[in-house]
Amino acid sequence: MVDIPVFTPVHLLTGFLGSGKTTLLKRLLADPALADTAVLINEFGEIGLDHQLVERIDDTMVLLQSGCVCCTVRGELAEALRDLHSRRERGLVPPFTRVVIESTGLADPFPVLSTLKSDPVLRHHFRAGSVVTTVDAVNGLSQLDTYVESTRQAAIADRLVITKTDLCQDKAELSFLLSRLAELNPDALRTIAGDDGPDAEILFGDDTVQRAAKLQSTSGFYCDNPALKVTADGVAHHTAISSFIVAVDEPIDWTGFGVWLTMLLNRHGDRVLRVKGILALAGEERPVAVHGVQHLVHPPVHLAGWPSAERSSRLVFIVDGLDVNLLKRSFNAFALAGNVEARLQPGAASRIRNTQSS
Ligand SMILES: Nc1nc2c(ncn2[C@@H]2O[C@H](COP(=O)(O)OP(=O)(O)OP(=O)(O)O)[C@@H](O)[C@H]2O)c(=O)[nH]1
Repeated sequence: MVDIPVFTPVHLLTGFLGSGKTTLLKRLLADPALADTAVLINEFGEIGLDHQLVERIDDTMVLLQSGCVCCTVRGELAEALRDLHSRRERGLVPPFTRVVIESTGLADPFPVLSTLKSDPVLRHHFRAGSVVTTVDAVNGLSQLDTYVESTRQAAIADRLVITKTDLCQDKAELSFLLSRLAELNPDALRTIAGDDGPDAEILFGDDTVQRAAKLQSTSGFYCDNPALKVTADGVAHHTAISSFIVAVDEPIDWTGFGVWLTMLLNRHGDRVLRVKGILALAGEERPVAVHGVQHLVHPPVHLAGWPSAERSSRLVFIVDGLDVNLLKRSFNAFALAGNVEARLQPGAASRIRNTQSS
């Protein structure tokens, strides 16, 4: 029999684009300690890949698809939580005892947390849990220097999880990143992501366990940075960030594609904040997920199956000030070589940019 808390904690998993939120979430959800967890994933709807990678699709897994959780989907977030609560009351979903929201990599955590407090229904049933922020050891320093979203995500964290340390050649840079995070948010627990950690209980568990961890750590947990909270309801997206989708109907040649993506990120990685997508490859039944983060191309992953009836390749690009036409020309050069035709559409992040003043 599960004891449902009077106020169900809502934990926020945030972190800049491609910093490893979904990877961490997938690992944590495999831990029996998090069995009673409802999960809300906010991502750019046109691709809808993260929930596939987490590999848990059930009634307590909800996708928020129409934009970014901190601005355009705040209403959708509140509604999803109210709906989960009501279905739990009626016994229509498993009796979850905590909620984890995975935000988009551009989300400002403050508005998400304030939604819980300001909504007249939610505030009687939910409370803010911990904010866990992933920070990429390879790209984290430059992201903190360049993007206010990244700084805000790190500054509000109760726990900072440093990812991709296995890829970080420069140990001096890693220790510089750790000191930078300690300056920015001295109260947060800082841990390294890996196969063995951090522990699910430490990140999203019972508060008493978290307090015990706080005592053991050299630093505390609860970030309270008033300078950052002043703008709690403002959404501070970097103005030049936009996104678009590349869609290709014909199967893609992997070798040509790999060369193109590697060359693109080598040359323009500073401005390609994230590329993520699902590819239909020539000669492959199963789709392949591809991930790039700035100059870094991650190894492709075969997925178990297609997320929907649509079998075309779709890639979302989130770019900072990169001319879309440049990318289009470059992709078309590749597409011609591979005898495929690419279509470009504006993506969700352009909508984020347009709503920042609303
Ligand atoms: N080597 C290595 N790769 C990692 C690690 N964490 C994540 N990755 C890879 O980084 C890429 C992006 O990871 P995701 O978990 O999708 O990142 P995300 O933060 O959810 O991305 P967005 O939702 O697009 O912002 C994937 O290819 C992961 O396999 C890590 O600790 N080490």
